[in-house]
This record gives sequence, C-alpha cells and structure tokens, in this order.
Amino acid sequence: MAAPVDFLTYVDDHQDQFIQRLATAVEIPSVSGEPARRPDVVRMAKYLEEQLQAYGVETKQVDLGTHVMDGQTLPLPPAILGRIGNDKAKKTVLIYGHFDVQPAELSDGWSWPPFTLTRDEKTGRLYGRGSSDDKGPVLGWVNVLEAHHQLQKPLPVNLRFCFEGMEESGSEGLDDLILEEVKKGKESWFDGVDCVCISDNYWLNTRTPALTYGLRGISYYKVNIAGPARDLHSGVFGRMVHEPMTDLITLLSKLVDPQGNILVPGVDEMVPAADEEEKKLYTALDYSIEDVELSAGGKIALSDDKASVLMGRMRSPSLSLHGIEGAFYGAGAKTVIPAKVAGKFSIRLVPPQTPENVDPLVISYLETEFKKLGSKNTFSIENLHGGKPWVEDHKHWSYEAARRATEAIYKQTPDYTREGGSIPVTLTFAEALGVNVLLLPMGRGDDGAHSTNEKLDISNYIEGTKLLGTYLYEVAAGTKA
Ligand SMILES: NCC(=O)N[C@@H](Cc1c[nH]cn1)C(=O)O
Ligand SMILES: [Zn+2]
Ligand SMILES: [Zn+2]
Repeated sequence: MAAPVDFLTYVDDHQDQFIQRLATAVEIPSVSGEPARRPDVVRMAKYLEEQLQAYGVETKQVDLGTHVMDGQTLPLPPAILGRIGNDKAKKTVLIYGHFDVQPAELSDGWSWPPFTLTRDEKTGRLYGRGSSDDKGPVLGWVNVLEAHHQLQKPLPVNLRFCFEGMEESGSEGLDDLILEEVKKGKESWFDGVDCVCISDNYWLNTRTPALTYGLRGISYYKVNIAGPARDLHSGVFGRMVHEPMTDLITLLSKLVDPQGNILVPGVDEMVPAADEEEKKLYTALDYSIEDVELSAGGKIALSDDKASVLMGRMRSPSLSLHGIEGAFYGAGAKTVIPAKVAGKFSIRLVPPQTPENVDPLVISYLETEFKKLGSKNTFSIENLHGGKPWVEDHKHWSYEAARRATEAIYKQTPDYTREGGSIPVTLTFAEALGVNVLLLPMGRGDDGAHSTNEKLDISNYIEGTKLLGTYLYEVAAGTKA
C-alpha cells in the first residue's frame, strides 16, 4: 500500500517546521557519558515526551534507578514508553530510538558550535551533535505522527515506542525494563508487538539507501595503572621509579597491530573465515575504497580490496584504542610523570563472540602481560559495558515492507548491510519479544556520527521521514496480503 499523497505532501510542505524541531532538540546537550550533562538528558526526555503527547501518543516515563559512572552514583535518565492505536485488525510496530548523544566540544575541531543546528544552504546539510545519531531519526517518527494528527488520518498500524537516554553509555537499565515489561503479559506496553523497527544507523555510502540486518556487539574495557602517590617531576624521578604511563603504553601496544589484527590470543580465531560465496555478498555492495576514504576524511583504508575492507567492518571483530585518562595532553611541554593512568579500549564483537566468552581471554592476557613487565605499579582491569552481536532474517515481511518503501521513496533497491556499530538492546528486543527487528537507517555513510561536524542532509531528513511513514503503510499492506 503506497503512502497517501497528502501525507507525502504534508512532509514536503512542513520542512522548515521539521528542521526547527531538530534544532530545538540539538540545542539540548543530552550527553549521557558526562555526569554534569545528566540533567540535560532528563530535559531531552521531557521534550520528546511532550512531542509524542502533542500528537496523541499515550506516554509513560520509566525510572531506571541509579548507576555508577566514574566513581559517582548518578540517576539514570528515564526511558519513555509510548503507545497509539489498539486496532486488533492492524499490525503493531514497536519503534526504538535514543535521545542521548555522544560528547562534543567546539575545541574538538567542530567548525560550528556542536549544540546549535547549523544549516549550510550550499550543501543542504544540517550540522550538529545528534543530528544523525539519533535525534534526526527519532524526530522523523514524531514528524510522521504530526502529519497524521494534523491531517486527521488514522495511522496504518498500531505504534509502540521505547526511547532511551543511555544508549551511548551502554543502555544501562534498559534490558531490565524490557524483560520486566514483557513479563507483564497483557498489561505490558509491548503486548501484541509484531515487529520492531530501529532507525539508528547509516547508509553504507552517500547514494544508496540501506536496510541493515546485523550489528556488532561490544565489550568496553578500562585498564588502570597506578604507582606514585602524586604526579612526579620527570627530572627528579625519571629512571628512578616505575612509570605508570610506560606500563600502560606497553600493554596497549600488545592489543592490536597497525593492520587491525587483534593480538589477544583466541579472539580473532573464534570467527570462521568467510567462504567464496559469502565474499560475493560484499563484492556486490555499492561501495568503493573512495567511499571509505571520503567518510573517514583520509586515504587510510586498510586494504585496496573493497570486499576485505567491508568484511573488516561487517563480519570481523575490531579492537580500537580510545583514550588515556590521567595522561598529560595540554599545550606546552609539561615534564610530568602522571601518577595514575587508565587506558580505554573496546572490542567490536561478531558471532559467535559475546562479552562472556571474550572478556576472560582479554583479562587473563593483560594480567599475564602486566606480570611480564616486572613493574611495581598496580594493575587492574574493568569491563565498563558490553553487548552481544545480532544478525537478523532479512527475508522477513518487515524487511520486504522496508524494501518496497525504499523503492517507493528513493526509486532505488536498498543495499542489505551489516553495521559495524552496536545497539545492544536490539538483541534483547529480538529475544525477549521473539519478533523480527529491522534497522532502517535515515542518514548517509559520511554523516560523521560520534565525530566532529556530525551532520544530516536535509534531503535525508525529509525523504527519511517519508520513508519511515511509507514503511508503516507497507507493513499494513503486508498484513492484508
Ligand atoms: N548509533 C548506534 C551507536 O552509535 N551505538 C554506539 C553504542 C555504544 C556502545 N558503547 C558506547 N556507545 C556505538 O558505539 O556503536
Ligand atoms: Zn545511535
Ligand atoms: Zn551513537
């Protein structure tokens, strides 16, 4: 069933209001990973809840309790549940998204203030933290609701919503909420859900829409090394004491090589190699080495072979070194020996890897390597958060509905992709509800999520809003077939 013309026209006619809606959301710096910004995440929850209510959605804020971050006990931002429509003759679609964002500072290298939505008239782009990940897509759903409400048009399906404010920090508390909710049976806000749709990733390139049927999992670690009681003068103590930074850098250098091979014994080996048949899937995708170089902003691809680069992201684990807490990083030439440093790294996981089977390998390897250093500093390792990988059946009717919707809006057949990032709650939904989960991305591969100058093209926001709405009509059409 094609989406009605008045819905599509409404979206075209209200572009400016929809962009204003995104601007208001980007202004709220809802960074879940920074304790001082936690009230802003709560403010963003309230804004989103009000938007849903304005268009007839019944909502509920769920208190997720507290958690410990960087040694501080903090209240978790509430999750928002919503529902609209209860027609037994219609399918019920559960929408998930997140309203928190990654940290961003102008000093990181942004060309504009990250929490002001900046419109570039020449390129048709909207710059701002969260524009693509994930405020644009979440508000795309609100735009769909607004259009139907204003046109007094019934939605083609029943909708349920689950929006969270901790996705960028491990989705703390959300798994428990989902499992508790499911136990409530008929009373549950997820009762009767037929499929889940998540718009929180990106096309592979800048020109071909995509449907995504896989995500990598993640295991995130913090290695702590401490020695002196305070920072020391390197002229006074250099070569007299064991230096925590030296120990840490030595350990971090033993995790991954410059070609991306993971050096922790047993981790890469867990994943079976791709056979020729599987390699063809990657060769067939509309992607080139220029695409990876364009989106990375540098000629730094690990290989000249497109299939091997794509497999690196979609079906191989990867280990990335993220940062060192406690290290000197400012301007000037401070001659300090930092007293206490913590290295942060994570491993993106693919089946059959899970945090449960990878963590022991990583922890025991680093403990052994630290012992080999013969250092008198102290060593400890923490797992900050984890999530399992997910792979879905992309021949399901929900994927077919999304394919038809994509062809209707973009006049193109979508790429079928596996995403290198992680949305840990995806597997929880799939397992707890026992239904198919679809990832329907709005943004392009060069949006720069998590990076400086994150953007969303206006055309992706507007056509993406039409795509989300059209998908619902195609799900409804599938119901009748
Ligand atoms: N758009 C999904 C996304 O960005 N997910 C994050 C989740 C995460 C895990 N740890 C910290 N954030 C990702 O990095 O893949
Ligand atoms: Zn996201
Ligand atoms: Zn993200």
